[in-house]
Formats: sequence, structure tokens, C-alpha cells
Amino acid sequence: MRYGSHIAVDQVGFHVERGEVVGLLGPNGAGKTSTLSAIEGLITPAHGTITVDGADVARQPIEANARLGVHLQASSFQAELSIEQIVRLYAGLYGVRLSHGQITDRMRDIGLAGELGKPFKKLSGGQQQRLSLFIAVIHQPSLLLLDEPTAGLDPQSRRQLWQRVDQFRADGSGIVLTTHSMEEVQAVCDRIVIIDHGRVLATGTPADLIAAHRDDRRVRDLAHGEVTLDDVFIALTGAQTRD
Ligand SMILES: Nc1ncnc2c1ncn2[C@@H]1O[C@H](COP(=O)(O)OP(=O)(O)OP(=O)(O)O)[C@@H](O)[C@H]1O
Repeated sequence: MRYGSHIAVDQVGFHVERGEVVGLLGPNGAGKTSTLSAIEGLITPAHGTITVDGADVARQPIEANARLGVHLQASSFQAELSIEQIVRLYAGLYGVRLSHGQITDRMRDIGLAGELGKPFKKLSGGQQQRLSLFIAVIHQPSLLLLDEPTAGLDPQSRRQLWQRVDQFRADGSGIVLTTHSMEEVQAVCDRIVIIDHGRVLATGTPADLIAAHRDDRRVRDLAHGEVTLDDVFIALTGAQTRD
């Protein structure tokens, strides 16, 4: 996948099962957001195919999109629209019928029942994230993409979001999330894919990756006591910071 002459993602391949949470990890600029954009069909890769629950993203974009839920870092709903208007708008777009009572019930589940008439811009960051996540799954997608879902959230909201992710997994969705937090990986990911410079460096469960690299010299040099996923990640991707 290219931006002009720059190859941002090169031969990245992975599979997500239903009921599985896959963490896509990599330093800044590694190619995570570009990979998600390709799954969304926003960028067309020069080679390779991407399918969402059997639908080819390039050839069957409508089917693929109908099976995909996306929750982005910055939720950008119309600032002036109320919660109820936003829910009605997206329910309509996805052909989901929701009565006023059902909307109230669903909003109660995520602690927003008292805010139905409030404009989006007046919600707190945590409330905006909860609404954005609700909208991302309003059509019960097979695959949910979460781009740094807990960036900027307080510990309470973070825990709550992890519980929601557990719930989606239990309901049978496949989930891909990008994160820079190893705590998040340990909390919710079944498997991780570490990428850098647009290529896959390692894949496996967090425990597998630690076990596989525990005795590497680079990892040993970094570890303070027990080897952590952080140590493995930094050893694989290098200690230098990225722009
Ligand atoms: N619109 C764009 N035009 C040109 N280059 C881009 C564009 N978007 C991303 N890139 C480049 O593609 C590469 C991958 O970027 P990408 O945003 O996918 O990385 P990332 O892993 O999501 O990073 P971060 O953790 O900082 O969000 C980087 O080298 C980046 O500079």
C-alpha cells in the first residue's frame, strides 16, 4: 500500500476469527492506521485481497462495509446533533429500526439515557467515546475495528471500554484494535500482530511472544527482572523514537 512512492504497508497478512480480539501493534508510523484504512476500503492496496466475513473489500464494498464496524480515535459526529438524532441517523443508514423506547434503553446501557437531547459537542470525552462505540456496532458487524480506542480516556472509562470489548467478543464479533498500551494488550487481546515499517515482525499470543523471545540477548538487555511484552516489543522494533 503506497502513498505516492512511499510504501506504507508491505505484505501484511493476518486473519481474525469470530470471537477473537487481535491487537495490531507497532511504533508511530508503523502502518497500523493504513492497514485499518485498507480494511475499511478507504485505501486500495496495489496487491493482495482483504475479505470481511467472506465479502471482498475491493469487489463487494457494500457487503464488506455492512459487515464492518469502525470506531475511530476522534469521533467526528456533527457537533450540533443530539445523541438521539445521531443514533437515528446511523440506525437509518444501516437499516436498523429503533423506537424511542429502544433508543432510551440502549442509551441507559451505556450511561447516556439522561443525555438524549444533548448536542454531541457538550458530551464529555468518555461519553463521546461510548456513543461512538455504540454507533460502530449498531448493525451488529462481524468485524469491529478499534483505532486506539482508549487513547485519552480515564482509568474508569478504559475499564468500561474493555468490558464492552469482552462483550462484543462473547457475542461473536471479531475485533482488531490498535494500541500503544501493553496493559491494554494484556487486558483484552487474544493474539497480537507486531508490525513495523509496514511489515509483520511477529505474531502470536502475548504469552507465546514473551516465551519465544525471553532468551534473546536484546530482550535480556532491556528487561528489568521478569521479561515483559514491552521488552519484547522494544527489542523487536528498536529503542529509537519515531517522528
Ligand atoms: N495520507 C498520507 N500521505 C502520505 N503518507 C502517509 C499518509 N498516511 C500515513 N502515511 C505514512 O505511512 C506510514 C504509515 O503510517 P500510519 O499512519 O499507517 O502509521 P501508524 O502505525 O498508524 O502510526 P501512529 O501510531 O502514529 O498512528 C508512515 O510512514 C506515514 O508517514
